[in-house]
Amino acid sequence: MARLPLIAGNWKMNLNHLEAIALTQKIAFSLPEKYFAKVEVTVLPPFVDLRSVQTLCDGDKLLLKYGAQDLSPHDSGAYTGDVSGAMLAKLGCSYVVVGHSERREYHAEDDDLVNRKVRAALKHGVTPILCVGEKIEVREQGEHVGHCNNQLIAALKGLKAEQVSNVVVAYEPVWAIGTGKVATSADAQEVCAALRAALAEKYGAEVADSVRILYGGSVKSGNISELVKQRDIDGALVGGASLDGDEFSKLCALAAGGPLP
Ligand SMILES: O=C(CO)COP(=O)(O)O
Repeated sequence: MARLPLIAGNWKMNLNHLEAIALTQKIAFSLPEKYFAKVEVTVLPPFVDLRSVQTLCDGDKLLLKYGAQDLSPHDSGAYTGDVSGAMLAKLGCSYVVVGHSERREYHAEDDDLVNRKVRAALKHGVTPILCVGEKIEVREQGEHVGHCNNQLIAALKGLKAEQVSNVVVAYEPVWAIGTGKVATSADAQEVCAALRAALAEKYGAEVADSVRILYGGSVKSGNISELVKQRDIDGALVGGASLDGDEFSKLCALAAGGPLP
């Protein structure tokens, strides 16, 4: 099955709402419409920027999508500081990142919470981009494949096969995030293929074939082409390089097979 590549720009805790408007405009107008037939592009700004980005995307009927970096596992109520899947859905968010290693590390998110967040996203019709990935010591012990597969299966616990089809998976080795140390495309392919095999074993080949698996970790315009050439890599979750409009547009155009805008 042909899977449409997805390039997702995770802005992390960068850019206020005015800067968000400027960057969104830059990306949308750098990438002519024809590219969007070959690659899906989403920005993932901080919560406070989302309303501005939504207004811009709706008003100008942009093909660019947008989403959030986290959500609450709850629907509503006394959860100070949290944002629900229903709120994100109402704002037209297509995607939400779940289980990013920075949230696992700095907010002590465990597999159970990640699973509840995946379910909350699906319940409200927002596609979760579920992140898995190993720390350097796990890779050095040669246990990266098993580690990532375990994170994947735990995060999907209790879901039906048809729900799993609506999940995007992102393999982000922790040692490659923000370090400039990109995994080789063969290393990335190894884990992405193993994740797809784990999905096939548990949910069947059809579901496994339909799920998009992204790579994330120091992706830029210089390495995207090699990564998306890999059989099981269907795009990228991009951090640093998504904050530069020219660089991100170039990266998206290359993922679409070019030419550069
Ligand atoms: O964490 C990432 C995306 O979610 C990757 O970040 P960098 O692209 O900055 O390495």
